Amino acid sequence: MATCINRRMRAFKRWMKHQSIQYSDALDFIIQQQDQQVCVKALYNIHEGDLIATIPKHTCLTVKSSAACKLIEDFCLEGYIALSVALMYEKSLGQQSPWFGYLQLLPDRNADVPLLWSVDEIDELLLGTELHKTVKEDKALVYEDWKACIVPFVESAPTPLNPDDFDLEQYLAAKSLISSRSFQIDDYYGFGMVPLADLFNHKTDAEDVHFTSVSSHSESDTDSSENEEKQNDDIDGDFSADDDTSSSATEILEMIMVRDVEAGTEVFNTYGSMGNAALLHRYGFTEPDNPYNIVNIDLELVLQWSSSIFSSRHTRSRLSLWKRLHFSEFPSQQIDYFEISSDGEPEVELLKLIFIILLPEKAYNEFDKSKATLISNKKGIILSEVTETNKKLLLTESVQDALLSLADIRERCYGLRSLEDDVEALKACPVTNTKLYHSLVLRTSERRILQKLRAYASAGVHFLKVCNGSTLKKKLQKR
Ligand SMILES: C[S@@+](CC[C@H](N)C(=O)[O-])C[C@H]1O[C@@H](n2cnc3c(N)ncnc32)[C@H](O)[C@@H]1O
Repeated sequence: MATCINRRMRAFKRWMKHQSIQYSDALDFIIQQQDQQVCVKALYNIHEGDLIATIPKHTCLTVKSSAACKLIEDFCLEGYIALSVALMYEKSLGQQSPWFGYLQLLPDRNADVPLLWSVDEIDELLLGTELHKTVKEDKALVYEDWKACIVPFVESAPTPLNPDDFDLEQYLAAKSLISSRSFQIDDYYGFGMVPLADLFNHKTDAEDVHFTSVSSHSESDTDSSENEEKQNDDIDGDFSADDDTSSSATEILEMIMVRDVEAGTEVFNTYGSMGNAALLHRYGFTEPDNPYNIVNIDLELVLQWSSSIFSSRHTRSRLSLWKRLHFSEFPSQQIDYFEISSDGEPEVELLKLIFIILLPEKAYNEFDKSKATLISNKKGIILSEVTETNKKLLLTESVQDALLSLADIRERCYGLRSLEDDVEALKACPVTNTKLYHSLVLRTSERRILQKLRAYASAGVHFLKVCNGSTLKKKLQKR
């Protein structure tokens, strides 16, 4: 098996040479024995600013560059569906495809992407996580897209296509590869598969290399500030768009080091600033201690909690008051869930909703009668002036209790296993058991955020005591 992938890697290198894809001889493409995954390592020291690879844009597998371009455009396919068809088409050509040397190195599919998991695996491994509902919806949508777009495309193609090359399995496989290996290239090519660039693994906020899109005819015109802007555009792993949107054989993608890397260490790219749910969803892996993790509390859960204490009439009227206030500030922003950040901070809108639900009847009625956009209670809080920075003002004792209850309700979504059970299971799980391992990392990272939410709520009460006591007293004494 190892010999086979080594042979495929050699064929890929020959293909790159033939395509004028150039790379530094400091790069070593390592095939990991345990999972046959490729990673890129430095053979010797590489320095910040070094140009380590150039990739002509036409060598990227995109809708525009594929032989199926006209068919796809005539059939008005767009986005992911269009690129999936281009990929399935090129695969179906076998050795006749100009990308054969590239495609033969790729795995058939990325089986770690949850879209490819069975429904039982999704229900068991993702229960309660941010991905559970999303992935189930994805699965249904993919089937609908395939039936509504791919099947008629194959049936109506002027030159006969083999339906087996475009069946549901092939479509799912193509989708998993595109989701985990495609990049935005530019306005002309759109997004597509970028050979060589897609061999680099991801590291959050600690990448070693950046991609830049350049046109050789505009290179000398580009001043340093533009270059800086391009680099910034590239931080999220996308190739920056060129000014020139026409296709040109001289257009290339460059990979430039943004930090020194010592010989023997891996060279990382970044796919963007994403939490573990987004990483697992799109790429099929997670990272320990990812600072972009979040957990959401659905509006539905907040209403459930409210209805367990108050009448449904009370819940409905408070919800509509919160909505009125919210839409007066953000007319087009629909909220279906509230984000809890990685350090356990709830977004201000959640605190406002809880605060309004808990508002004593008198304060609520006064507000409603006046139809004003401001609201005050005996502490003199003006709701429309509460923002992310001063949101702790809303942490009354009852709001704190509500947050603790909501953390418990959200926690129950994970089923019977406790966080401690998950932590133990994770310790015992080998990384090579990828689905279980990454789902456990996701579960534990989300549940730790709920723990922090509880700590935040309790610290909020301390904050209020300080405000109402010593700090406030000091302020009054100063007057
Ligand atoms: C663009 S490819 C990177 C090259 C890939 N390792 C290969 O064998 O071709 C993206 C895939 O690599 C893997 N990957 C990338 N970064 C990773 C990381 N930090 N941890 C685990 N797997 C990673 C995931 O399977 C992901 O879907």
